Amino acid sequence: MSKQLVGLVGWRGMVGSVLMERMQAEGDFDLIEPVFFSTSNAGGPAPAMATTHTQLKDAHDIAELAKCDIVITCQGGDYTNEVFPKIRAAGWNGHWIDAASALRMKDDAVIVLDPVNQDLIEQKLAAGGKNWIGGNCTNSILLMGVGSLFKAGLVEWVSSMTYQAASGGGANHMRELLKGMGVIHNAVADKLATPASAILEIDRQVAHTIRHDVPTEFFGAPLAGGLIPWIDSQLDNGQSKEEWKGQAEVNKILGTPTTIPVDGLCVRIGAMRCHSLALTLKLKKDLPLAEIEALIQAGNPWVKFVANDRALTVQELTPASITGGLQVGVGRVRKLNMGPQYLSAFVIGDQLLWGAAEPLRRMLRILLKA
Ligand SMILES: NC(=O)C1=CN([C@@H]2O[C@H](COP(=O)(O)OP(=O)(O)OC[C@H]3O[C@@H](n4cnc5c(N)ncnc54)[C@H](OP(=O)(O)O)[C@@H]3O)[C@@H](O)[C@H]2O)C=CC1
Ligand SMILES: N[C@@H](CC(=O)OP(=O)(O)O)C(=O)O
Repeated sequence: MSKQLVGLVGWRGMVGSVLMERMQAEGDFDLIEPVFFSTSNAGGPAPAMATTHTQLKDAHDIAELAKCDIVITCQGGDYTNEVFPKIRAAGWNGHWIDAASALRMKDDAVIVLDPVNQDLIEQKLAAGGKNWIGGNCTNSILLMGVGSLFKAGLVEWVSSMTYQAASGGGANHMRELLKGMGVIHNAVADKLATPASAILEIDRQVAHTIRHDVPTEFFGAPLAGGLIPWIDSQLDNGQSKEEWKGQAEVNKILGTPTTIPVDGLCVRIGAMRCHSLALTLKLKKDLPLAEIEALIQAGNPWVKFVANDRALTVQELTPASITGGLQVGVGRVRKLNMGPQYLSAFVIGDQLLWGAAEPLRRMLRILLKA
C-alpha cells in the first residue's frame, strides 16, 4: 500500500522543530511520504527527511496542499485563518492537524490529547471528523497530570493558578528572558565577586536594572528577576484569554455533558519551557488520600507521581528535572484546611512536548492506523 502524503507546514518554527525531533525519534517519517511547505522559502531545499519531494512547496498554494491526505501545521493562527477556509472551500476532504488555537472551539474540531480523550477522538473519527487541533499547553498539561480525577467524575471544580514558561510566547520571548538575566547579572557582577559587598546595595542596583535596563520588547514588561501576572489579551469579564481557555478547552477535551468550572490566574514566570500549575480541586466526595494518589498514578504512563515529601519534591517536581522530557510531574497532593473534599496538587510539564507537539504526532499515528 502506498504511503499517505503528509504536508508539513510550520516545521521550522519552535513548536514545529520539536515536532520534527519527536517524529524522527519515533520513526514517524518511515510511515509517511512527507511534503514540506514554507511561507518564506518555496523552492528551497526540504529537510533531509523528504525523500521524494525534496523542494519546499509554497504553503499558500492551495492546489499543492490539497494533494496531501493529511496536513499538519504549526505555522500559527493567522496562517490557519487564511488557508483552512480556502482549502475546505476547494473541496479538500483530507485531515487537518493544527497546533494553533484558531479552530479549537469550532463544532467540527476535536481538541486532541489521546491519553485523555482517545474515546472521543475515535468516536469523531468514525463519524467522519477531519479537523484535529492541539490544545492550549496549560490545559493539556493539566489533563495529562490529573485527568484521571476528571474522568472518574470526581471533580466538582478546579482553581488553577499557573506558572508559565517563556517558551509559551515563542522563541523571541525565550531569548528576551535570557538577555534580561544577563543584563541583571552584568550590572552587579563586580560586587557579586566580592563576598564582603553589601547585599542591600546589590539589591538596589538589581531593582534599578530591572526597572530600566532589562529588555521588554516581546513581553511588554521585565520578566527576568520577576513575573508578569497576565498572559494573552484582556476579556470584558476580567479574565485573560489564557484563563478563559481553561474551562472552555478542558470541558471540550473531556466532552463533559455539564460544564465543570475551571478558573484561576495565569502568570508568566522566568522558566524556559516548563509550565506549572498549582491546583485546588474540590472533589465531589471525601476519598482517602491513598485512593486519590492511586487514581492519579494510574492516569497514563507519562504521569510521574512525586510523593508529598520535601526532599523528593525539590528534586523531582521542578523545571530542572522535567524539561525536555515527556513525563508530567504531579505532586504536593494533600487535603487542604478548607475541608476533606478540598485537594491541592502541583502539576508540571514541558509545554513544547505534551503542551504542543506530542498530541499532534500521536494524532497522525491514529490516522495512519485508521
Ligand atoms: N509556543 C508554544 O508554546 C505553543 C504554540 N502553539 C501554537 O503553535 C503555532 C506556532 O508557534 P511557534 O512554533 O511558537 O511559532 P514560531 O514563530 O516559532 O514559528 C512559526 C513560523 O515562523 C516562521 N519563521 C520566521 N522566522 C523564523 C525563524 N528565525 N526561525 C524559525 N521559524 C521562523 C516559520 O515559517 P516558514 O518556515 O514558513 O518561514 C515558522 O514555521 C502558534 O499557532 C501557536 O499558537 C501551540 C501550543 C504551544
Ligand atoms: N498562550 C500559551 C502558548 C500558546 O501558544 O497557547 P495557544 O496554543 O492556546 O495559543 C502561553 O503563552 O504559554
